[in-house]
Amino acid sequence: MNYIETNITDVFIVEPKVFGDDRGYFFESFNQKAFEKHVGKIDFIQDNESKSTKGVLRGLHFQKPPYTQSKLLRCIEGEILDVVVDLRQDSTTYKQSLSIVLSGENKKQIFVPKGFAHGFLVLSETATIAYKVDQYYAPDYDSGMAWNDEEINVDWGINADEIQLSEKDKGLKPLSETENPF
Ligand SMILES: Cc1cn([C@H]2C[C@H](O)[C@@H](COP(=O)(O)OP(=O)(O)O[C@H]3O[C@@H](C)C(=O)[C@@H](O)[C@H]3O)O2)c(=O)[nH]c1=O
Repeated sequence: MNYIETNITDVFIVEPKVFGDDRGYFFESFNQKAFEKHVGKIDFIQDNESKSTKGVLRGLHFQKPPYTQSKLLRCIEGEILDVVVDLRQDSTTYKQSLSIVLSGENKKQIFVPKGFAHGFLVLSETATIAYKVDQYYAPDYDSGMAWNDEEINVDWGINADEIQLSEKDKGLKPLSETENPF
């Protein structure tokens, strides 16, 4: 497993070692010892899976303290553009975003630390994603910011009229109008 640093501190791309043979393939999708060696101590306590159709954008989400979450996310089937935004106000990369294509083919994973807004856009007909989190879901502490915040200026590579949002996500505001607990 390769743990690749990114231009945003504490955000890692994980590339599993895939063993292919004539039956198919095998890979370790998570190994706590290797993870803690490269990234740091973690206690993932909930696993999530979601499936979405092309053009669905979920995000940009975060949970507020004391229920902030780190996430280790991968795309099992299909292809997504995954985006994280650094909300840590003391970070040198505050308000910077990072985008990466995750797919069932490339099997890459992204580690999203606490203090980030996170979202993704489905690029393929359908996409199934799976992620581990280190804090339980806390709906009262659920929050987020608008995917199309002009100040953050994420290039989603798609027109707004092709994007499908949840009612909740349609109501999200730009970061400047959002309480940032980080
Ligand atoms: C996230 C979550 C949702 N739910 C429920 C609440 C709701 O009825 C239904 C759908 O919830 P949402 O609309 O919030 O799901 P979704 O928009 O997929 O939310 C997720 O988006 C991605 C981008 C993230 O980063 C995640 O942390 C999470 O915020 O599932 C849980 O029971 N547990 C959970 O951990």
